[in-house]
Amino acid sequence: MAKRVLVTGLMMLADFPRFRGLMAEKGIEAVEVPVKQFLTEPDLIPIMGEFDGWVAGDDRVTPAVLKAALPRLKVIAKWGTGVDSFDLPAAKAVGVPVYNAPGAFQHAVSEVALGYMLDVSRYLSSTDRAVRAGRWPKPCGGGLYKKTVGIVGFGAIGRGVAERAAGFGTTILAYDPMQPPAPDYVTYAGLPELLAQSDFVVLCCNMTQDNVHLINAGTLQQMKPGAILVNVGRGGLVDEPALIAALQSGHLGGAGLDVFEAEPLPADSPLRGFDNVVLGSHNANNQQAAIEAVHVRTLECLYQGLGLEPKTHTPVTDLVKG
Ligand SMILES: NC(=O)c1ccc[n+]([C@@H]2O[C@H](COP(=O)([O-])OP(=O)(O)OC[C@H]3O[C@@H](n4cnc5c(N)ncnc54)[C@H](O)[C@@H]3O)[C@@H](O)[C@H]2O)c1
Ligand SMILES: O=C(O)[C@H](O)COP(=O)(O)O
Repeated sequence: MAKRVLVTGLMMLADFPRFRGLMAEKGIEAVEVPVKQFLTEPDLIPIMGEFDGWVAGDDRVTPAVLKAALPRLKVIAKWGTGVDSFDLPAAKAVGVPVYNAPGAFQHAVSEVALGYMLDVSRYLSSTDRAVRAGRWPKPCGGGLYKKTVGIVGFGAIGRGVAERAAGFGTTILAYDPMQPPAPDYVTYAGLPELLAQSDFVVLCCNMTQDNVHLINAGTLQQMKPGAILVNVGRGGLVDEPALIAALQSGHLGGAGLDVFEAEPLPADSPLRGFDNVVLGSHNANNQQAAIEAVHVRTLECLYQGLGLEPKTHTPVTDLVKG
């Protein structure tokens, strides 16, 4: 009997006929669902029992969804890096391995982080808007040279930001409880010290239960007056009302945000109203080479989880303690 695989990962759905064809060559029937930002229990529970595998996006993988998927589901291949919307201990407990693509967006996302730093600190987008509107402004920006960059989360993306920022003549601080190996030009610091000294604070960490609203009214107050906040990690790292207040008061010099607490960013979000905020659409990962590599990796993980290829990748559920 052909194996059936549910595909909800948005990037794979965007090119679905191609992936349906590739999976068919492996004897897999790939099934798409109507495109939605992410799926929740009411979408998933009624259908989950019919699949051997799942190429998932940022869907809410809860114990109830996993229960509905058993006994048939053998593997979840998350398209991408972040698995914060998955209950990994629950998946491990029921024996469904979850694979992801760790570090796959190092270059793609760190390029965009530097883009936000340059844009906000040199008024590129706001000048573009002004010139299009018939004005000819001459804002004087701080730029990057001789500035201090504080990187919060020194994993793959954090390291990519450091490598690039170093080329702009910056001093680089990093905060990461795991303290991964770092180049000589990076100095680890505590979070308060990093916030107090940095002209740019760049959030590159994964989202966990412990770092929800890591950047809040209190930690924003610890940032240097005029500093710029960049978030390419996850929206939930930042308390948005507190960020909005810090922008309104002028305490922050600006922000570059690829990710938000609610995505797509609500039409009435006050963040849309600041000239010194550059907004993205959770698209920092969307760079051709990275996307193609993640397509390949995701299919490899899917095939390995279905027993169609020898195992070479380690499921992220294997890293869950207990
Ligand atoms: N904007 C995008 O398009 C995009 C694309 C890819 C990944 N991401 C997000 O970026 C995250 C990081 O990706 P990565 O490949 O660098 O992952 P990674 O696992 O290599 O690095 C994450 C690092 O963050 C650290 N960390 C966790 N909690 C922290 C905290 N409270 N303070 C400081 N550091 C903390 C971890 O110890 C780890 O070293 C992903 O988990 C994902 O959520 C966003
Ligand atoms: O975590 C990731 O890999 C990136 O944020 C983009 O992918 P996602 O939005 O599918 O998680």
